[in-house]
Amino acid sequence: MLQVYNTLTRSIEVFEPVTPGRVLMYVCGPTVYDFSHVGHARTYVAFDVIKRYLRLRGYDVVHVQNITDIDDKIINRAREEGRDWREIADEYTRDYVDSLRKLRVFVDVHPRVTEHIGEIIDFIQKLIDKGHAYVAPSGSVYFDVGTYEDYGRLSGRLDKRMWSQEEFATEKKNPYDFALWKARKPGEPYWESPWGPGRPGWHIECSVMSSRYLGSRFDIHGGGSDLIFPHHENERAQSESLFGERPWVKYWMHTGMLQVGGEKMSKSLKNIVPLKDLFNTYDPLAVRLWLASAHYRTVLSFSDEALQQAQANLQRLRGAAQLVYRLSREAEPTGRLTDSELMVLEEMSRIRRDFYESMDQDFNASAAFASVMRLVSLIYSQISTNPSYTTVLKAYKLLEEFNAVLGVLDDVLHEPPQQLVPVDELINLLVEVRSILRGQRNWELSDYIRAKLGELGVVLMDEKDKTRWVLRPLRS
Ligand SMILES: Nc1ncnc2c1ncn2[C@@H]1O[C@H](COP(=O)(O)OP(=O)(O)OP(=O)(O)O)[C@@H](O)[C@H]1O
Ligand SMILES: [Zn+2]
Repeated sequence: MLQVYNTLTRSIEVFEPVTPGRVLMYVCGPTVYDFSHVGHARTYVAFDVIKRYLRLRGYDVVHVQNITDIDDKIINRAREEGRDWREIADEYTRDYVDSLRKLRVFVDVHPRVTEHIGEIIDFIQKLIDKGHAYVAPSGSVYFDVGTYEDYGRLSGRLDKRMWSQEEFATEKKNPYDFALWKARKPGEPYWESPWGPGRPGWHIECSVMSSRYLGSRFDIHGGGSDLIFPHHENERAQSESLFGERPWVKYWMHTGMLQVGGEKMSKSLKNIVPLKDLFNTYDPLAVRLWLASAHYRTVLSFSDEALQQAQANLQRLRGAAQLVYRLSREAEPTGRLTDSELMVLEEMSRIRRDFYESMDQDFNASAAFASVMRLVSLIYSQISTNPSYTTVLKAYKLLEEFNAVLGVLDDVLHEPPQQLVPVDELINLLVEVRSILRGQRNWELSDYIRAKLGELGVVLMDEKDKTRWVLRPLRS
């Protein structure tokens, strides 16, 4: 029985999605004004692990993770660098998507705020119509927190004095009301709206985009625990006020922060380790394994030791998987299993059961990983030293199951894909075309072919009347 910790109720609950067999999950993604960092990866990998485990358990999961591509911080960065805000957002969106791919986090929908402005305006208008929001003299629109009686429950801030918001405008009815729409300021990007030109506030986007892709009621809303207040509190107030359905979100799930030197790693605190730099030192799969083998709610400390340990674990795990893969292709069935084979099979069943029990207990990936490493030890100590068809196949099957969650063995456990075209012959053809070009004294194009092939690791050697080629290993 799968159980999850719900931030809203502060308790472990039995997991029962709104629609049996289907899990709809929304995770708050980045504001793209700087490079994606290890702190982000902590949250993205944690929810990827949760999603993968739910899929392993047979649920059909939809995972939406937004991109905030318009915000004060983006505008400020653009101003500082004298660049267009769109250019900043695009640059860091590419970095984010690239980092996710390297971490093997595959999100189903990546909605961007600027592509949902129409829906945001509609949502705000409906809140105004229902009396939950008001238009201020400047043309900004605010959510009237006093109209939502459950405000503060998610973050445990039941006292009004704990509700201060980042908007300090004097035109608000109450200091804790927050902006849904920000009236245009000179030099800032804007969109037309019924209340005049302006742009969306931060919180509204997630209510709007989650409902567009997941409907007005869904199962898991995730993000880092830094977002519980005010972001998620505000999202909840807006959505429940509009949809009138409670609960809007069935399970609120939050990751523990990744810290560096005892502080949250964050762009604002300027203590980030960008993933693109970290990947020069550590295999992205080692970074993934480090994060995927931690409980999602714990506070993690960034350190080289932790990553070196993950790198060592990765090597050991991949080594075991390679052994099992190779043995699985050679092992011959026998007519009788020995007692020790039966014991190894028993132990693997226990390991499998423990893995599922750990993950069922609020996705305890740390305990689950201990089971994975038990299997790895068993592979080195018993299965590979005394390979038998049945134990090897069972180990292979188990590694595949574990990898469905860990996601670091995809290439090791499977045949490399068949080449669709014969590469050698393609290279020969290019070399031949280049010889023809050289015969025509078209040095520019023939040098271009040589340079491009060189980038791919194909080195050409011109001899008197022919050109030979060799492969040079690509940069590791
Ligand atoms: N240090 C961290 N540990 C774990 N999760 C984090 C950390 N920093 C950000 N996140 C999470 O990553 C996602 C993207 O966050 P966001 O772009 O707001 O990052 P940020 O670095 O905190 O930015 P800022 O400093 O501008 O607030 C959110 O779900 C957020 O909760
Ligand atoms: Zn959000």
